[in-house]
Amino acid sequence: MRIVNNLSEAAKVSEAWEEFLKTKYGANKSSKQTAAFRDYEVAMEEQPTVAKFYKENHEKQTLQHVLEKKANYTKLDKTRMGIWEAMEKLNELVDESDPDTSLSQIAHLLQSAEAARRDGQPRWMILTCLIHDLGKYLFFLGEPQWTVVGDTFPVGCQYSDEIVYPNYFAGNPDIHNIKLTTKYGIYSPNCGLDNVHMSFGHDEYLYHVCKPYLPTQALFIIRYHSFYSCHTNGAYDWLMNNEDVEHMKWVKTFNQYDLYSKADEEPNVEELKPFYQELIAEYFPDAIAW
Ligand SMILES: O[C@H]1[C@H](O)[C@@H](O)[C@H](O)[C@@H](O)[C@H]1O
Ligand SMILES: [Fe+2]
Ligand SMILES: [Fe+2]
Repeated sequence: MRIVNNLSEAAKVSEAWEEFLKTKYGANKSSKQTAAFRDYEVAMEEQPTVAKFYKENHEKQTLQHVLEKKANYTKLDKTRMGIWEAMEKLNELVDESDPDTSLSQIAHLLQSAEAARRDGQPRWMILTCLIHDLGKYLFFLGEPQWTVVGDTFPVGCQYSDEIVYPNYFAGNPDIHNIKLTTKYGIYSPNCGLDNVHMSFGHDEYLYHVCKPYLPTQALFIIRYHSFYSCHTNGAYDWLMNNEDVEHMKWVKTFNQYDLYSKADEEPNVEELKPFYQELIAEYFPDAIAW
């Protein structure tokens, strides 16, 4: 992978990303519809559990925490199970960080996949939608929600105001370490997201679980789909290299299905099962390491 070091290159990467953000994604959604999702101000009033979740998340996701969790969960020595089995487990999980759905996670996965399928997306994208949140299995391995779900952000450098509820970072001990609070912190401009430690959760975990089986774009989507401050609000563009900028476009496409399908009808799991089991079998063996 090429790392962009010189500053004029860095500026170009930044411009390309800005340019891209300006292009209209989801033109088929009216602004009224899109504004109804991810409204964390309304959530503050009406769903206090969401803000409570982010307070704990922002206070506890230190660099040290991230390094420890990564060391443990990248070992993939916890269990062996199939993709559909993991989906069924998530039937019992409702995500506390999400103001837009109170359905179980298996319903959310099928809604996302069905939205991509209706849109005529390639099979790898439909599959990515189907499995993207399976890293929430961490919850069943005993991890609390604050290090499983929610938006992710880089640790080890200045927090962006584009992250939801940025004020809660005031309670994170990392802010007292000068090395971790400058704009670039422990990173260098355009070092590439692969060299960045993101707050630990379902994205990073599932990325490692799926690494042997999926194409690059699918893995990138899985790993950064919760990095909203970057893919939706344009923050942290200085961390990306040219490749990341290109790949982020896939995340934007994916995001339409992940986010807006939450308003769709609840899917019929049994009816959809044969189609998706066949799709899963195209990429995954019966059981994989978690
Ligand atoms: O609350 C949601 C949920 O936890 C999603 O799985 C995650 O990808 C989003 O970033 C977050 O906003
Ligand atoms: Fe997610
Ligand atoms: Fe999701």
